[in-house]
Amino acid sequence: MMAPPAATPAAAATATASAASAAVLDVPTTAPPAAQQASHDPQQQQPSPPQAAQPPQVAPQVAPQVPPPPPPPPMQGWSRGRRLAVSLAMPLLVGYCCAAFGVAWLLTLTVLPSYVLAQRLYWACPFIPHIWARLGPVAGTAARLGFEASHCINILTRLLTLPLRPHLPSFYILGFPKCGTTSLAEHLKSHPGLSATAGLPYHEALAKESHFLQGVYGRHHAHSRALYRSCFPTLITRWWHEVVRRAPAWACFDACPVNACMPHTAERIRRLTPQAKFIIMLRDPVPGVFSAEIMMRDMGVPLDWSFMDAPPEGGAEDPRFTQVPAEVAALWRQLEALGPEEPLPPQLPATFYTQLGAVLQCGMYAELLRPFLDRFPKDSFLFVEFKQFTSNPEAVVRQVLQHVGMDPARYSHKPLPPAMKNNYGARAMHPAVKAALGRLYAAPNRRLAALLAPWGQLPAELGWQGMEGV
Ligand SMILES: Nc1ncnc2c1ncn2[C@@H]1O[C@H](COP(=O)(O)OS(=O)(=O)O)[C@@H](OP(=O)(O)O)[C@H]1O
Repeated sequence: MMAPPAATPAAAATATASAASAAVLDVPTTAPPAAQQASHDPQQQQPSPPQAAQPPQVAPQVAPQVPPPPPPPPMQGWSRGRRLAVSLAMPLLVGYCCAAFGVAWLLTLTVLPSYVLAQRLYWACPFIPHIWARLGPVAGTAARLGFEASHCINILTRLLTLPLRPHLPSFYILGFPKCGTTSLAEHLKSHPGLSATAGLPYHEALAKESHFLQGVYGRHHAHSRALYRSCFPTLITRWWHEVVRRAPAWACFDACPVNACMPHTAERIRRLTPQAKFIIMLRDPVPGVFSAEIMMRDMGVPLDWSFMDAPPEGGAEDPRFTQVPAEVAALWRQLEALGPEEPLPPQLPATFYTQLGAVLQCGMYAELLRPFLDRFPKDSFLFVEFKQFTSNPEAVVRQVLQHVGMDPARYSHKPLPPAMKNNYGARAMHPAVKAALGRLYAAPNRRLAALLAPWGQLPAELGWQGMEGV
């Protein structure tokens, strides 16, 4: 355990950090620029419904596997003077972080903060306790206690070092779940100018996904700019990348794909980061929802039905495959109407993470994307199709880097370990269920093709139900 250093250097470090934060804050806090405001004009967004009614042959001009990259937007790094100032302050900043880490340890030993923070985490991510249950009473309890303690140290350290964390994300891997977002984030993290969230390093998901807008800091705080800043790396990380690794600029990103699925996130992201860019990964929803079921089952989430089971007599008419359940649809309407600073509905995560009906809702891409497309300029978005990504990940990563203003020349591609892929074993979707879900998604897929036609970024042969020839 580290002893906290004397108060004077820590206070000096705080003051230095605050000054440095104010000086280097790249995060836009002002109103969006004129072009962006123009894009918020509802009149400009009106073409969408008529497009949705058009047949999907609106985008035959789209063909290349990887579309030509747009010109990179400028990504500014620290000036020479700021690099020098932060470098000189580095011993104080590191000392301050060590002190904060020590204090976080001591507070965690009192157990109460650990308990409170764990309750919030389990509320926002209710699938995690199922993992302990699967491990059995002894290993499960040990894993739980270790996880809760380290979660508490992690969150308290983040909060105690808030003055060193002036950054908000420059871009989001916004969605969708099970579309390759973790692989893309892993590739991007290897670029010397990029970091994801400052999460628990041993927990793959939370080191990439903030889950902030899903209430990981509590359902009443899922909009706070200061708390969101705490999810991202410190000035020390930026200094490491820009000065030690000699990246010309540095940026961080949030790769929480659940954001795309929940309608309240669009307005909150606009308020927090109005100039953000977005990477939106898309996959045929039928294999996508099955991938989600496998993940839930492998974590031990109890599900009351399965895409693997034969549907009962007259399966094609089974309401589970023809519509999103009423409870889930009602929750989505509630999220759509939620004010940008209102607390999240109490039933949100439990409904979202434990029901296959909610998984089905996440495949309704067109409806889920509309709040984002309505709020951000057209050139904010880059769409990546799953097969396009998995067949040539290096080309897609370079295209993403270009889109977010990072130098692709500084990226060196390394294939990821096979462990990034689900192990299905003998498990497969029942053919009748697969056919029923294909029918469920055919019309939403056509709406997606029409909605995204102006971007011209979907490849020619998707092979999704309803998107033939798009
Ligand atoms: N390179 C590559 N090649 C082939 N398949 C790949 C690759 N990278 C990710 N994947 C597949 O993407 C699925 C996981 O997507 P996500 O990381 O977005 O999932 S999550 O929402 O973050 O849990 C998961 O799909 P399934 O295997 O169908 O479950 C991964 O196998």
